[in-house]
Amino acid sequence: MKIALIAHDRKKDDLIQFVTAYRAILAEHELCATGTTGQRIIDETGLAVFRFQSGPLGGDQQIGAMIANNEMDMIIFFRDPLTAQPHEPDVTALIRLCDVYQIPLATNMGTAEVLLKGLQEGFIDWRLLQDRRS
Ligand SMILES: O=C(CO)COP(=O)(O)O
Repeated sequence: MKIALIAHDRKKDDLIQFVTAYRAILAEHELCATGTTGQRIIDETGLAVFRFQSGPLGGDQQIGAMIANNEMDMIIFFRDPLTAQPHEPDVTALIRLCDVYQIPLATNMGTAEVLLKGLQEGFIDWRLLQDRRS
């Protein structure tokens, strides 16, 4: 499965903690991330992560394009609901595309835990039945 990991600045420590806790599950999958988030995951967990642009520079839109191309299976996006983001329209667009294409999306640690446990149990295997365009 292809999983995108994203966190706003004040949520990055939480994401690192989460990725560390679920490293064994995540290591079995293809990981990608927005730029700064991805670099921290690489540096602090040693996992292999493909890095897109930083979020404010278009990273959310690049991940959205992957969703539209049916090339992304799950999004874990620890949003900061208390801080205005300069690229708020990009954030909204990414979340919208998850709903358009029925892509499992976790925006906080509680939901992310359920998603990864479900992933491990095979609850998201239906994604493998979807036609891949590439
Ligand atoms: O802003 C982000 C998501 O909207 C995250 O981007 P960075 O991982 O580059 O900080």
